[in-house]
Amino acid sequence: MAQLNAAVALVPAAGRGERLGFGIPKALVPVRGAPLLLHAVRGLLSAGRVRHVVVAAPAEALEQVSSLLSGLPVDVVAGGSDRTESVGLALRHALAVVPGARIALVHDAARAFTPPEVVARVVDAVAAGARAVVPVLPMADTVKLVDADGVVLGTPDRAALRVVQTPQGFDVETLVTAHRSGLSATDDAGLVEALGVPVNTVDGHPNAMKVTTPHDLAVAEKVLVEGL
Ligand SMILES: Nc1ccn([C@@H]2O[C@H](COP(=O)(O)OP(=O)(O)OP(=O)(O)O)[C@@H](O)[C@H]2O)c(=O)n1
Ligand SMILES: C[C@](O)(CO)[C@H](O)COP(=O)(O)O
Repeated sequence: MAQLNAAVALVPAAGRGERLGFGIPKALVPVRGAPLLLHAVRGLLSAGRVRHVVVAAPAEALEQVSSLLSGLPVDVVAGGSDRTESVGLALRHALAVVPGARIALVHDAARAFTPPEVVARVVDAVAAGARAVVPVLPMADTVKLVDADGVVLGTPDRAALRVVQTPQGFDVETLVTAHRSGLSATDDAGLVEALGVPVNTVDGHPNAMKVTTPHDLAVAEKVLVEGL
């Protein structure tokens, strides 16, 4: 693996999975015999661009997650109260264990079936000089802006909208600065945007969908793991 393109990957996996409703952390929900987190980590490593992974796991499942990932180049730390905090904790650990890393990926455990080519596109774009890169897809639906009562305020131009996926890629300094801001955001690129740093896009993939609801899990069971 070319050192220049070797990234460290941070995997926030400490969410509760309330919307999935399994009663266990979503990262541990099995799809065809393997937990989502294992699918996600295997996918990252199979791209040939990631040298080390740091997983932020639910505090009460640290041992279970460590045992699940044993034998892989993975460290497991306790996650935080929201996604931003979980990524920050994983990032702090990564800086200590992989001090020379130049490229960091942040990848949801819930996007467990992201094709390796998406991982490669993101890492390669950062290696080529971008400070922040997100994989995106065009919007298939018309989107409405609504007020608190659900009344439509407007219709943004769909041509300028994108659905954003993970892994998101950063040069390490940019990600560290973004997380030091103390802000919270639904994705890491949002923190970088707040710094005024440009965020580039590459093509995402439908299989990089986030497993959020029981419907998503059914899609993953039926469609996404075929061929794995
Ligand atoms: N405190 C948190 C919350 C979320 N995540 C992670 O962030 C990713 C995206 O979050 P989401 O898919 O919304 O997961 P949950 O927070 O588990 O979902 P829900 O809101 O349904 O509980 C997931 O991999 C999740 O494990 C995390 O590491 N730490
Ligand atoms: C990071 C993310 O997956 C990009 O689409 C998304 O923002 C996570 O959002 P969530 O509400 O925490 O699932």
